[in-house]
Amino acid sequence: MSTATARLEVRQLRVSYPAGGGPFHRGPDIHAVDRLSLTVTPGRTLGLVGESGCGKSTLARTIVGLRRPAGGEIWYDGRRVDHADPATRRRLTAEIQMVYQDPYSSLNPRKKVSFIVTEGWRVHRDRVPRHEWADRTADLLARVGLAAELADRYPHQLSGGQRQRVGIARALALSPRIVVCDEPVSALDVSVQAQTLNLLADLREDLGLGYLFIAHDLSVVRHISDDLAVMYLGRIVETGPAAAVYDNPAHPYTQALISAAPVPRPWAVPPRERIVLTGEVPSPASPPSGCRFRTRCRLAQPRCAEIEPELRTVAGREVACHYAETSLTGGATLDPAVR
Ligand SMILES: Nc1ncnc2c1ncn2[C@@H]1O[C@H](COP(=O)(O)OP(=O)(O)OP(=O)(O)O)[C@@H](O)[C@H]1O
Repeated sequence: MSTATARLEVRQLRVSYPAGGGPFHRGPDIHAVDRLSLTVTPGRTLGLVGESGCGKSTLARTIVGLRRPAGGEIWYDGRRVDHADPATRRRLTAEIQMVYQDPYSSLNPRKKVSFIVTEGWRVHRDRVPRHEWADRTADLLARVGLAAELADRYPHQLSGGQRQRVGIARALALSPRIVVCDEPVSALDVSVQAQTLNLLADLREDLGLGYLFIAHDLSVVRHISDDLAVMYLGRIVETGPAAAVYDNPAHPYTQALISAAPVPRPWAVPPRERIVLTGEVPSPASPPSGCRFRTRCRLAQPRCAEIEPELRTVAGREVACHYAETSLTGGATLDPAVR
């Protein structure tokens, strides 16, 4: 398989949950992910950010095959994954692994580390011969910076950082090309977050992995990402090279997220205007008409309620906003009354 083709492509993906409601009334389905497209390439990191509830975890779980999409396509290495027969799907998704947010709940508390790390080999029986498991487990643990003796421990005997390293070792066991990291450091102590991020960055370099790196904290993704995608209510509103999106955001939502992100060395950068987002994130069961962000947008115009903006190229990135050019200049060309 060539690195050039072993990429993950998500096209117009839609993932729904059945609506709530009473016995006589069923509401509309919740489209937690709605017509979303992205590409993850081996050796590169795509950072995905958005507020809680925007559909990040739903997207992650669908990509690794834990949920079935309601629409759209998932391709890996030039093969359609979501419509493949079960055996092919299993083989393809073995190369797309996930590191979970919570290293406490994602590891089976009743199993030793040696069992957890070898889970994938039990499912994909042809991958690693049984007599190699002990040595290969020690290799995997060494790769993530853990001593071989930890193979005999249970998760509760490990620190949070060690548990997340076990989760990473488990994800690496099947030699994936793509790893979906769903908020991999947000449940860890601040003191071990940087070590875990450095480990993930080293593994990407050494193994040529492609990451979809999900986080709500922009300052975390900025430094690990080559490209950034910003998600709002199930859709991507801005995506492009990390430097362009982070240093000069074009979508009013990206601007608000970045203005609210903590700055590691505030004295070293020019102060940014803080944009306070007002109002709640609308429910994906009944998203606003037109632009989904318009109910919280400082630049919203009547047109925004009528026509949903599609992603289009503006200043070297893709942005879904009718007024992206205006937004890039700080909104200075709009009537202040509507800002
Ligand atoms: N099992 C479910 N049944 C119904 N609705 C769900 C279910 N899981 C998630 N949702 C809804 O789908 C939307 C997206 O949820 P999701 O957990 O994917 O978002 P998220 O961005 O990962 O949030 P967080 O960062 O809090 O995990 C939310 O509106 C959520 O309420």
